[in-house]
Amino acid sequence: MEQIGHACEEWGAFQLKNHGIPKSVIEELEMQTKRLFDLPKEQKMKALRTPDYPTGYGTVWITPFFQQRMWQEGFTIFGSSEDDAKKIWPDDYQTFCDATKKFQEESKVLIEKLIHLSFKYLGISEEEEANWIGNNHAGATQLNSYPVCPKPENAMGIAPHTDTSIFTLLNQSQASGLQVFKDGSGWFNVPLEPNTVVINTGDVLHILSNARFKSALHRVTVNSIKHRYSMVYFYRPIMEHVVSPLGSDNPRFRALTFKEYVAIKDKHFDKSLSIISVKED
Ligand SMILES: O=C(O)CCC(=O)C(=O)O
Ligand SMILES: [Fe+2]
Repeated sequence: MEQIGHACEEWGAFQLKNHGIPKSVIEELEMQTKRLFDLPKEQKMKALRTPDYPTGYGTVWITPFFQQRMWQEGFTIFGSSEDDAKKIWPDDYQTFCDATKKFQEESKVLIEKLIHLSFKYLGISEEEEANWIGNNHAGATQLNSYPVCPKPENAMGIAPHTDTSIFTLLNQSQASGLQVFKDGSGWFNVPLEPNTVVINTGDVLHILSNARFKSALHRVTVNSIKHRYSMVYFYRPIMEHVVSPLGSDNPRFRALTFKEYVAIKDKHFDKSLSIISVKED
């Protein structure tokens, strides 16, 4: 608990071994992720994401905030992946759906343990904790592919951003590339370690902790040798849930629904947390 709390305060991110997610669950999703992105473009485009339809194949959601295209393709899942997987593999979608479902279930269990420990560290009651887990949570899964890049020094896999989640769980596959920013020190590579997941805190936990926990600023670099993949799970509250600093006499953020926060983030991106900050007298 202490180590997790300190990591969230200092970095907003940490690597976790002995995390309890079976190796087979991660390996199976890794295989399905490669199977998906190795398909011809026309086949992936059958599940193209649109502004009105937020799941499926497409570029990362932060794309509109940057002038340069990112060296990345992605696949977004809210809840079940079945509808989108059927568009791509009408007769053969089941193995993909099973892999995403198992990954979501295991990630949820692990993140709920982390919520328990981090809330305890912050002195938040178990009664309050119950409001953030189980049926009050919504999961989103993001699969990312970063093809080999001939000029990696000129490209960015995913530009710097913070996640909108409570916690994010991330697996790097084939190559490292994830970097986390530490105030006063700069960008740090997150090494590729076997049987290890990366956890980072997102904006929601930053708000709940009244800014005690960092929301890790992170980005992805690409390379000229290996095609990199990542599999990411975002643990988020349901849209109607009110987000505000928990148990603090001196809240640094105003209360708002998660839905409202998502809308602010879609419009104002990296200014979002300062927009909901309460001005000090
Ligand atoms: O590919 C990665 O390592 C990070 C992906 C990421 O930051 C995201 O999907 O939000
Ligand atoms: Fe991210």
